[in-house]
Amino acid sequence: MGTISEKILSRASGKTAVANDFVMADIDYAMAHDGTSILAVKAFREMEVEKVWNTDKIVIPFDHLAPANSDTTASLQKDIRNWIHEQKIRNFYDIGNGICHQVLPEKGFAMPGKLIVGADSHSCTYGAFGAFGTGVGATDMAEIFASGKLWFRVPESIKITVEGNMNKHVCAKDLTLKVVGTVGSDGATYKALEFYGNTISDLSVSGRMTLCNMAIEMGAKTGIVPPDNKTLEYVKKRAVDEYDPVYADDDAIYAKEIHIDVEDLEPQIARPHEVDNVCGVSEVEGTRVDQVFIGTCTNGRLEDLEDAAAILEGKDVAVRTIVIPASRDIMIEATKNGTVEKLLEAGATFATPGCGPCLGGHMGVIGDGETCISTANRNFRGRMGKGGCIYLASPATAAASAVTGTITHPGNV
Ligand SMILES: CC(C)[C@H](C(=O)O)[C@@H](O)C(=O)O
Ligand code: SF4
Repeated sequence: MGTISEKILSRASGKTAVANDFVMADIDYAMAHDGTSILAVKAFREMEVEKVWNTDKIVIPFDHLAPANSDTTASLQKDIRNWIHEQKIRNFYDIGNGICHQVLPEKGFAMPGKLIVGADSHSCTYGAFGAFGTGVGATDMAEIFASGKLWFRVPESIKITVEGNMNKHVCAKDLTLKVVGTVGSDGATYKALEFYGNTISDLSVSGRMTLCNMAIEMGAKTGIVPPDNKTLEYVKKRAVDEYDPVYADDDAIYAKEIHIDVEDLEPQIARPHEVDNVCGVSEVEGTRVDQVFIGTCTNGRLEDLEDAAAILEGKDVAVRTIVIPASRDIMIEATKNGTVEKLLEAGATFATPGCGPCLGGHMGVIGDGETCISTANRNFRGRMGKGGCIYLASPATAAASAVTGTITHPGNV
């Protein structure tokens, strides 16, 4: 008897582990990006360990301030590049490759049954592939760099079942916001979420990534979709390693079970300044926006850009609209299939694949008193620029709002 998390952490620690046990686990893959590797490498150096534990299992994408936004950032990045080179770390993805949480799955590191730890809170995204993906702080990451191990308290799990067929213009992001609004931003603290139900099975791999990406916005340690044929189809072409899918036992014990029906759901939106301040788009329709941002590890994938292009094709944006594909591979696909052209012709501005203005670093930070509708995962006060307001929505709602300059239901343009 076991949940997916109990079974993955049992395998990784070599003993039968149940919720609330403390285990020392072997990490399958460890990720740090340009933002957090600086502190992780500093802590690693202070430990006076000569070599990292494994040069193949550490993955470092540069995505947060990439390309560098200042000479200070450039110097810090130079130091990390040198360290990566000295340590002979094989999996380094420099600027332009894309956001860590997109790059790891694309390059085959996110596999069912694996324990993947990232020095970034949205590392829960890998749960879309049936992995236990979770975020840790930079000093914990230094410990992993040195030993390949980390201790965990095995989380209790919450089973979330989502059922119903979604209406036209309603997508994975709307479902995700509905889940976050229902569970609440502290409703799953240190719990692992397991997602079931026909709506989850119907979601594409990309949609499942959107959902698992926001597990941390409910305080969860991770969010996992049991692997199925869609997962295996995605993973088998890319996997860098052998893997063994893990499923919960029928008698697995859950701390809670939650049912959500999305049959008549309308497009959802999270109002400033809390992720769980969720309502239907119709409640805030007409609110003026200064900027539209389509991208991030939540919604910068090919189908997200295609959803936006389907709305914007043949129209002109009424406000500045920034589009940032989550990875280079996505940008290539979106260029080949005409999506980039449609968005450019509508007046969108493209930037280098990466995090962009998501956390207020560069390439689209908003001004005091400005409002942005964004496809990201966080709308905390000041996240995209001091004093700004952020609404979180789907790519279709963001694109429809770009057409009118006000928050708009995608069915109304
Ligand atoms: C910079 C990094 C530590 C941070 C995170 O961990 O989530 C960022 O990616 C974010 O989304 O706020
Ligand atoms: S896109 Fe945003 S949420 Fe995702 S890793 Fe980058 S800063 Fe964090």
